[in-house]
Amino acid sequence: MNRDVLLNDTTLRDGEQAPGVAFTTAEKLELAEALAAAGVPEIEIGTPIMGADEIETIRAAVARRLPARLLAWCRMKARDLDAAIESGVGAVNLSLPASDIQLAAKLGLDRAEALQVIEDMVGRGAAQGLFVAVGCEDASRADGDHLARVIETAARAGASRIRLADTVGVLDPFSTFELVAQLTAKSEIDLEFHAHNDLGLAANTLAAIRAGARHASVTVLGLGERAGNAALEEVAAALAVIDGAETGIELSALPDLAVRVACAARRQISAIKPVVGADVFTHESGTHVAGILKDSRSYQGLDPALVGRCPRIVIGKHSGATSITRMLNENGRDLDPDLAAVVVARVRRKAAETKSTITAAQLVELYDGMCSEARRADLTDLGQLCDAPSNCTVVRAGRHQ
Ligand SMILES: CC(=O)SCCNC(=O)CCNC(=O)[C@H](O)C(C)(C)COP(=O)(O)OP(=O)(O)OC[C@H]1O[C@@H](n2cnc3c(N)ncnc32)[C@H](O)[C@@H]1OP(=O)(O)O
Ligand SMILES: O=C(O)CCC(=O)C(=O)O
Repeated sequence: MNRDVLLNDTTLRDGEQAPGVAFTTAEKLELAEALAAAGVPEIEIGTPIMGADEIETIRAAVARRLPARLLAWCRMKARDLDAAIESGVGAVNLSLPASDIQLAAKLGLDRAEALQVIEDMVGRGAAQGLFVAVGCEDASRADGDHLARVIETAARAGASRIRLADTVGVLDPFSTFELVAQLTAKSEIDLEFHAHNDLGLAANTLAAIRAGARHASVTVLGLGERAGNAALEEVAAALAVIDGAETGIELSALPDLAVRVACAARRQISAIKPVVGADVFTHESGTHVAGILKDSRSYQGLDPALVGRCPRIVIGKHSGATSITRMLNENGRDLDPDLAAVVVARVRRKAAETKSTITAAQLVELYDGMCSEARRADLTDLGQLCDAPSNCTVVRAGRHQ
């Protein structure tokens, strides 16, 4: 398949670095299979230097011969590379900080020494026949000229790709575009962008792609360090809907993938999580429902069917006559349009009192109750019911006062 953008899913590496998340081998294998089945072309499968268990898990994943490239994450250290080789992967991401802050704090290296490490370690990996990507940790806070030299050095030493990481999530869409556009113009090899969501801006990933990055790191549900990463489901859907870009991802597989990852990570999926959250295709507001019943596009920018979801209409505090009449009709009740306003008012009050939506059964009960109330009070129609609190008797506002 010809893909415009290649997504590298790192749920099993950066995703697992989220606090307290620990996938079992069985879960990692199941998730790797599900990711590959969903069309994810690359999976960052783990960090071999973590030890024998991780190496065994990676070996087991490699043995599955999934239709996806498996990469191992390594620091730029010979022993990390050796562990990756032991795990059997054919591709590694060799990572070294790019910013002066991290180079000094973590490694005590200056820029020239860092370039030497890159030359040595990339050369070593390439000589082993590995596909080598270079991870520039903290690229977003690095000096631009140094980054350009890193790319040049890595490419010369045999790297096939450079990952630009916004490790602490401080870029915005404009600075992302500028950084990636400048480096794309100078780079002979592909660039990948790796976002973090500390300021809620992991969607910078789209700016990076517009600026020329052909690869992007993502994780299911955005699971990852701190506030997480760019979410696979959001990036894949946005690329399809906004850019019409081909990623090879089967969008309808994303909700199931999200549930699997949430279960294995012991995390909840927020109801408002784009694409996969329980409520993101649910409509309550009267004007919205009246619009989408005529044309679903009026309030749906993302067609739920595209991602294997169904739209849902619920009744609540913001409902209008259209949706209430419709739900009553679906339940065998014929509401006179002239009486809708008073039913709407009662529904609104009940939803406000209960701070929740109102089920079809509750709506029918409420409506039937209003009808009986009207009959008991000998009203000719519901329109004569008062618009007072539900414990107020009809008599107070009715003609039998
Ligand atoms: C931004 C990111 O998410 S990058 C991904 C990082 N991933 C992780 O840290 C998760 C897995 N990590 C681990 O299991 C462990 O930290 C290990 C196995 C990598 C290392 O464990 P330890 O040997 O106990 O070292 P520790 O974690 O205390 O410190 C990290 C070491 O890595 C070194 N290091 C960090 N990044 C790099 C790098 N890119 N290249 C080379 N060395 C590095 C540090 O300088 C430090 O070295 P030191 O032990 O000589 O001081
Ligand atoms: O260097 C890399 O491969 C990126 C590591 C990472 O996860 C990050 O910097 O956020």
